[in-house]
Amino acid sequence: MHRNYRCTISYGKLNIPVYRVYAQPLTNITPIPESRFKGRPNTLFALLIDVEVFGNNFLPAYTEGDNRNVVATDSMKNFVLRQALNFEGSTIEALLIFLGQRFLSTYTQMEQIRLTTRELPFSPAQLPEKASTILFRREHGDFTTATMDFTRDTNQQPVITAHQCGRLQMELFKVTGSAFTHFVQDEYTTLPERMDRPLFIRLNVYWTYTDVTSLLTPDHAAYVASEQVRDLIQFVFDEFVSESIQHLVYEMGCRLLERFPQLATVTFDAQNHTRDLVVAAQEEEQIKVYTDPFTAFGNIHLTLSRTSEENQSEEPRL
Ligand SMILES: O=c1[nH]c(=O)c2[nH]c(=O)[nH]c2[nH]1
Repeated sequence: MHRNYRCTISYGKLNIPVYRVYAQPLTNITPIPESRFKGRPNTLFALLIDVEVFGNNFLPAYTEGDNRNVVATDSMKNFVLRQALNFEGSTIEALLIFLGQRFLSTYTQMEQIRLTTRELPFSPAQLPEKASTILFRREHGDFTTATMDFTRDTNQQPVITAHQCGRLQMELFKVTGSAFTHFVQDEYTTLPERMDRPLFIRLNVYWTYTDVTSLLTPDHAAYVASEQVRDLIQFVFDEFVSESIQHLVYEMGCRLLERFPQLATVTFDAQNHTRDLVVAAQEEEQIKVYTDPFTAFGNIHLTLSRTSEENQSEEPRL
């Protein structure tokens, strides 16, 4: 039987847990007024890594059951874990660049590789007199992420072809100072107009750099720490009285691009988790009780990109 289908393939390993201790501290970042963040010691550098490889060298494994070119995903996992010992950088993006480069120079079978990482956040345990330098508490709040794509240039050198950094799963509840009014009213409208609502959002924010070499240099002056992005977003949410989530994320996006000229784009995915009002105290109006809303969430998406013709960097050599 002649099977004439087009195949698009990739394979890899998901969620490789890496707990590297005593990585290089993150220092020398440029402080911003909206954040106290100045760096982190990286004593416990914990993350999950996804590896996805692309290339037609792996096609015979699918079409003919021929595994001669297949790098076992188990070996990929071992590669990541062993190489993590040799990592000398201090950011998750630097770790991806280090691993991407090593994967492509080790395995000629791999034409392209995509690496994604999600931080497993830990914070120093607070002791009465100081923060511990050896004991860390697992946190389950928002965290840093990054994705990078690598291929080889015509000289067979690894290059970055795409990147995206981010802060995921921020959950922010503002008790006053958010409105949603003057929306379309028709026979389907049951939502009351609210001049002041308790706005609870779940927010993922992503960004890209105009010149990805900002992520390659050991000097972190142009590096945007995800903690700074988180703090700037919180700063804007705290002070800005929004007319909607659309209005809010646009303001956040503009402030991020203004604060960080090295960024090319910022993208938001914001879910609306505003609670429903049950009862308000009669004597003191600001005292209220809310409960969970109907279990379907509004989703607001925004990507802001610079419009000026700034040089978009071409695939930099590693
Ligand atoms: O900020 C909001 N934007 C909307 O588009 C919307 N729709 C809705 O029901 N509530 C809200 N809130």
